[in-house]
Amino acid sequence: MTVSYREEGVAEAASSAAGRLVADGVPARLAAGDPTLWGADAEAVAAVRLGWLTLPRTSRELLPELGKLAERARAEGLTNVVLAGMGGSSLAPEVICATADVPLTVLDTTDPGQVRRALEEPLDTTILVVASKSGSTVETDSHLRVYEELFREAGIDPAGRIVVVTDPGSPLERTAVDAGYPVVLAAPDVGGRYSALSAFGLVPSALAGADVKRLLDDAEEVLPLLSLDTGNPGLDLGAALGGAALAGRDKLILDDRLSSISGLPEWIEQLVAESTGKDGVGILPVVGAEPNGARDELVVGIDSDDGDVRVEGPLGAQFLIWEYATAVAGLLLEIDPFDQPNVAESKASTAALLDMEALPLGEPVLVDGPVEVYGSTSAKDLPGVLSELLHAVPDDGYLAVMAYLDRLSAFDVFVPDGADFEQMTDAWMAADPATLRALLALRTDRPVTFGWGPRFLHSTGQYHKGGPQNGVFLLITGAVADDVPVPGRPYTLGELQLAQALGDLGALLQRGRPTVRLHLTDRAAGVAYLLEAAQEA
Ligand SMILES: O=P(O)(O)OC[C@H]1O[C@H](O)[C@H](O)[C@@H](O)[C@@H]1O
Repeated sequence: MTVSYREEGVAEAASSAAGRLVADGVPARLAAGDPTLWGADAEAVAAVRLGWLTLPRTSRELLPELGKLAERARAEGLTNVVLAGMGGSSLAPEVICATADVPLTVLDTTDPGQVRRALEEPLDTTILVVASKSGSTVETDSHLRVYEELFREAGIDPAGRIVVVTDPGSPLERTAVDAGYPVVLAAPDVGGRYSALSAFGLVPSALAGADVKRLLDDAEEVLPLLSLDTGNPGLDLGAALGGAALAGRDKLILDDRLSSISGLPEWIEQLVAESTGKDGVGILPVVGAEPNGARDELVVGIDSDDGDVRVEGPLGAQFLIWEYATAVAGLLLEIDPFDQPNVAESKASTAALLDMEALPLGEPVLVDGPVEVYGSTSAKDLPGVLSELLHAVPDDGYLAVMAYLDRLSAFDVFVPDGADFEQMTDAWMAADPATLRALLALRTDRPVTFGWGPRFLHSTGQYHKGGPQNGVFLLITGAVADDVPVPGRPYTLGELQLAQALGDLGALLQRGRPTVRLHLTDRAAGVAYLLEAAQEA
């Protein structure tokens, strides 16, 4: 595992930051699990959040149990592994399984269309992992309810098909024990986004067929380095992230194009954004962006020759090093890297909205083709709305696109027979809402981020509300053709998704940030129209 600096300014900022950390005895204190490092206000939380530092060793206890679970699933032909979990409870297994090239369906959405895709997979081979540290996350609770009913309706005993991962004493543990579901208890002294090497990362990955022991071996190899003052890759990366951010380079571009690890930037995005984005400061990861030489950008190359900083190593070690670096960057930024004070705001307003008789949708200020525009704008058409938003981004700010849509819908697009891979990719990109990020990025020199709702609420959502108040926000929602009821709840997934969008919108508007919501009255046509408008903006 190596971390190296490839740019002079970053090397200087990092070595001055590392010098301060070493003078304070940080590596030794962190290795010893000292909870006083982040100050008095953070001490109580840190005291119960440093377990990730020893997971490469302590998680080994889980291996026999995981082996049995995986063996049983294989023996029963349960090869369709579905994981219901948000944020820290699904982002790591997604990377682990994609990198190991084993199939895992991740449900971290309330989009009815996307959930239906999972529900249409053959039920007779399905095993569902329900993962939630708190045991009270509304999306995960909804997925559990939907699957329980589906299994029962098919005459399948859910107890043979559902595995629960949660903290000891959570409401989900109680539900699971009552229902007879196998429960794997997670280490309670590890926060959600630091839980990659805990039961949250390992259970679904082992069931899907990934080599989780190897992951722990790779992480354990770097463990002894983490107490060192020099040659400590966690300290070197943390000093670079924090030192650069203090010097104004607080937008983090992650270049993983040459890495054999698949999708690590999305996991890093949650870890860094949710850990550092608070008290008006923070580091904003910009996933999928090309470096453009902006003065506030720091480029980290993962297994790549490019970038201001280069981080090389296997996945297990990457998880541990990035967690350590984030905790250290938090120290330098003088924030508590283990809490997420603003995530609860959107949750509370969503809950309040769901209690209302009808969702307060308001009236569109403009309708352009299949796209309704809500919010304040003086533009006359959709390209005008987008261009107004781009112009509203401050010199040190960013534009965040948040799409409460089906992440897989682009694959529904018609691809003519005989199309080659390039033609297929072009067709998918032209139907993918995520293409909007790259199109808008061409029209501004400021960073443009893209998040799928509600997934991003458990990640960059904290940064949007708690970080520097220089964001401009574009929310996208869409009409629901075939909704999914949530058994035992008065709402459908579609209603929940819309309430989540409106709840977060309210939290952003309260801060006076420029925010517009686009509603696609026809999703496929709306996406195509929007992408065209972005090219004219
Ligand atoms: O694992 P859970 O308790 O269901 O939490 C899932 C996610 O929810 C919250 O939004 C937290 O901010 C995330 O850090 C966490 O990963």
